[in-house]
Amino acid sequence: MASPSLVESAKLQAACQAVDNHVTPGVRRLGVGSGSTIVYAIERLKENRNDLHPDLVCIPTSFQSRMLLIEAGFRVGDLDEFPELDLAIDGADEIDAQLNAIKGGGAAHLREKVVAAAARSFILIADHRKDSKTLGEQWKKGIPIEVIPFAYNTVKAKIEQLADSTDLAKGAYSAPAPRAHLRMATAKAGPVVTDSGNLILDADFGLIRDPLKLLGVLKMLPGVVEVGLFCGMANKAYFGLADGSTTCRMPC
Ligand SMILES: O=C[C@H](O)[C@H](O)[C@H](O)COP(=O)(O)O
Repeated sequence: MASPSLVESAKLQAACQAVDNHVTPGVRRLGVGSGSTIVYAIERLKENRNDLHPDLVCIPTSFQSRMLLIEAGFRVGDLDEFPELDLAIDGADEIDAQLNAIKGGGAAHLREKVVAAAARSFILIADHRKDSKTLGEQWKKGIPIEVIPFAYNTVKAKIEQLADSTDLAKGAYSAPAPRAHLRMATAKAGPVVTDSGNLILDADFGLIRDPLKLLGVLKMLPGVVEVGLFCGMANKAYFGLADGSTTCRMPC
C-alpha cells in the first residue's frame, strides 16, 4: 500500500497539472468539486491567480468547497446566475478505462453531477489508487446513492431485491446479492445528512461491468435523488503517480 505522504503528493501533482493545463485565462465560469484532492486544486488556483481571468467566478459543489474558495479570496457564484460553465474540475473515488467514475465518498455527488453537467468540459483529478479498468476493482465502499429520508428504507429493500426480481440490471454488475447500508456520521449520532438534506445509501454491487445500465436502474427507484455513477461525463482524467509524475487519460 502507498504511504500517506506519497498519496497526498500524487493528489497534489494531479491537481496542479489539471489546473495549469485547463484553467487558462479564457475560463470565466469554473465549477469546483469537493473532497481532499480538490483542496490542492484550489491552492493551485490561488498560486496561479495572476494568470486567471480577472472576472473568474467559481461555482462550488458543496459547503466545503464554497468555504475553501471564499477563504482563498475567489468570487463564488451559483447556477441560478451562471447556468453554463466553461469547465468543472473534481476528484473521484474510482475511474474506469472509459472515464466513468464513482463519486460521492464525501456525499457531495448530487451537486457535483449538476455542476459537471453544466460545464462544457469536465476534468477529473485523482491519485493512482483510483485508476482501474472496471469500477469496483478499487473502491470497495459501494456506490453512493442519495435518497430522500422518507424513502431510504424502501430504496434499500429494492436494491437488495434487485437480484431476485426480473433484474433489469442483469449483467451490469457481479455481486450475486447486492447489499446497501445507510451511511452513518462519525462525529455526530445518526446518519450522514447531505448538503441538500438527504441521506446516503452505499450499495455494494461488486464489479460494475455496465455502469450506465446500473445507473439507469437505480435512478428509476422512487426516492433516489442521484447516484454516484458519472457515466460518459469526463473529458479527461489526471492521475498522480507514486513516482511523482502525472499521467493523463481521455476516454478510450
Ligand atoms: O463526495 C465527494 C466527492 O465525490 C469527491 O470528489 C470524491 O469522494 C473524491 O474525494 P477525494 O479527493 O477526497 O478522494
